Amino acid sequence: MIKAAIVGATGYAGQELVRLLLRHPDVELVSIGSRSYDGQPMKDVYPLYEHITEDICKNRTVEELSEISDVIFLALPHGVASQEVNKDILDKCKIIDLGADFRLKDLAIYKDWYKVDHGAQDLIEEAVYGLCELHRKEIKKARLIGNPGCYTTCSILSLAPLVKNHLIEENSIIIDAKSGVTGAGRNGQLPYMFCECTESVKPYKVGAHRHTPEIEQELSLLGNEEIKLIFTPNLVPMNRGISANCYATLNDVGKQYTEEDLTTLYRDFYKDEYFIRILESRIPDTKWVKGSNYCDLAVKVDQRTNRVIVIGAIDNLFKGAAGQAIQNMNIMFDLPEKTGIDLITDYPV
Ligand SMILES: NC(=O)C1=CN([C@@H]2O[C@H](COP(=O)(O)OP(=O)(O)OC[C@H]3O[C@@H](n4cnc5c(N)ncnc54)[C@H](OP(=O)(O)O)[C@@H]3O)[C@@H](O)[C@H]2O)C=CC1
Ligand SMILES: CC(=O)N[C@@H](CCC(=O)OP(=O)(O)O)C(=O)O
Repeated sequence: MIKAAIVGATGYAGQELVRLLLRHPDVELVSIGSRSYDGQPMKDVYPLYEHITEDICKNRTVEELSEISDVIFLALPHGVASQEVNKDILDKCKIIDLGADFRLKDLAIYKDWYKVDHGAQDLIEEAVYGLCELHRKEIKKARLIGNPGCYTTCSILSLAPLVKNHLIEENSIIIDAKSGVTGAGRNGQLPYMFCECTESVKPYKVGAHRHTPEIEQELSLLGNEEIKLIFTPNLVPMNRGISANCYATLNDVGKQYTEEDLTTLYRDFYKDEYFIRILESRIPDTKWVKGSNYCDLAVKVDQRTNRVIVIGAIDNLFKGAAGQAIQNMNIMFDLPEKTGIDLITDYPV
């Protein structure tokens, strides 16, 4: 059994990890980490664990956990993980960080967008960007994973086949994405309270969201050219889900592809990917990926404007956080990739 620990286990992403890891057939959950609920049973924090686990939340350091764990999941606010992880710890166990500290390869970009100092600069090169469908080979050998952001997972998977095949004008990408409110975490801030965010769709951090450089980094790597894009996030009054509408101008090569050709190209690109579903007769809808690790994608061509529109949908807490983190763990420990995360959505919910 793989001994797994979670730090930040009572936040939304951490709780999703607890829920999934308790049912993972190859995992023993050795620590449910929390500072604010230290000493309290997890079932008192989240009553869904009544009769499921008697485990008590404990405030343990990453250093302490590295002595008893094969893998530690960090579900902490950005800036915290890099203060906790070091080379000695990585000699003892693997780390999967759900936050942003180990995603960006350029320290200046990290500082610029996150406004904090990075506490483990010597680990940035070693860290692997854990987007499983694109970095599986490196993930297999990795000791430290920067698990991708929720908006970024959906956006990169939506655009990767076009960028890799050089079918669009590289600086024409516009992503308009929507997130459920759990994307903001369980921190009780005013804008995320029911009366503040219900009955409204709210664009925020327009032209300034920190997932922009993460998407640019990965698409630039994939296309082997520098890509700059526009990313606009929107808060929508639902619990879970990311929907990304991605627009780009087809270049001279791309223009020769019909919608059918592009759908076939997407099918080929993701042909071995269990968790990617390319849709033909409908448009992805967050409802059908909720509570699952699936990413649904559809490609449309607007011939009048010569633009391609790719629509993606994922569950922010599942494929966008905990599910993908476990997918990474499965790859790192040579387990079948879907172990413990092969769920389909509840319906109706
Ligand atoms: N929510 C989402 O959809 C997604 C989240 N992520 C990332 O995952 C991480 C966790 O997000 P999420 O679960 O939403 O956030 P939450 O705010 O819900 O949870 C974060 C948890 O971290 C702990 N924590 C807070 N501050 C500190 C600190 N200074 N030191 C140690 N522990 C701290 C808290 O628990 P306690 O105080 O009890 O220890 C808290 O419950 C973030 O980096 C987020 O960006 C990534 C993708 C999607
Ligand atoms: C709705 C909402 O507020 N979403 C969060 C997404 C944060 C998140 O998940 O952060 P990382 O993916 O970078 O870890 C935001 O826009 O800041």
